Amino acid sequence: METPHQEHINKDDFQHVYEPAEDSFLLIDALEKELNFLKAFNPFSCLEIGSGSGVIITALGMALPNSLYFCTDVNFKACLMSKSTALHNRVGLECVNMNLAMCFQNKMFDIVIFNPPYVVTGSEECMSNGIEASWAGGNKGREVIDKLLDLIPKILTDQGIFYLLLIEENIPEEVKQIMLNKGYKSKLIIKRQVKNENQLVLKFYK
Ligand SMILES: C[S@@+](CC[C@H](N)C(=O)[O-])C[C@H]1O[C@@H](n2cnc3c(N)ncnc32)[C@H](O)[C@@H]1O
Repeated sequence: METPHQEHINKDDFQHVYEPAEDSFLLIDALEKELNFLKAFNPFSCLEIGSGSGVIITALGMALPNSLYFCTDVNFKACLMSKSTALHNRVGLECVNMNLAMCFQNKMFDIVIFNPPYVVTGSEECMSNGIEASWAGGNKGREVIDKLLDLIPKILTDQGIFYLLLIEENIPEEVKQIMLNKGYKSKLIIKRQVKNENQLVLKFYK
């Protein structure tokens, strides 16, 4: 999958918005591995939660040009950057400054993607809507993740797929069990060690 151009972004803007890193590229690599499946699936609508710079949803939009693209972020500056990354790469994207996907209902999305704030921190740290929201995940690094897990059945179509990046500290087995209880199977798509972090991308589907 092609990496979106980002020359339009001023380096200083990454003081306020998450700069694409190994986790962002692992998710892009996971989608690349899934590309033949995704082309055959031909999703009508795709949503990235917490899009940051917009590099992931834009890469998907470049690879699958016939779908509709949406993203959300609690950080308003991230919304502006996501929109601009998509625009500069000729991808149509609607970005909403929103907590997770709280305002979406009615099983609207065939694909949902989340590279969450996954670092284990104190709970009080994950209340921000600034740059700290990029990493602060609270208890087990799961406080934001678990809220989204509860929303998935409300926003994902019945044939839809949810791709989620986790690290070992998030206890992926627990996440799989939570989703199994909601009726979703899971599959490991890709795993990589980055410094002292074991990152993985799981796919959830009915
Ligand atoms: C690890 S960064 C990932 C950014 C981008 N997707 C990437 O992979 O480069 C997590 C992103 O989630 C956003 N975020 C954190 N909590 C959120 C929430 N409750 N709702 C929406 N976005 C959130 C952050 O602002 C940040 O942009």
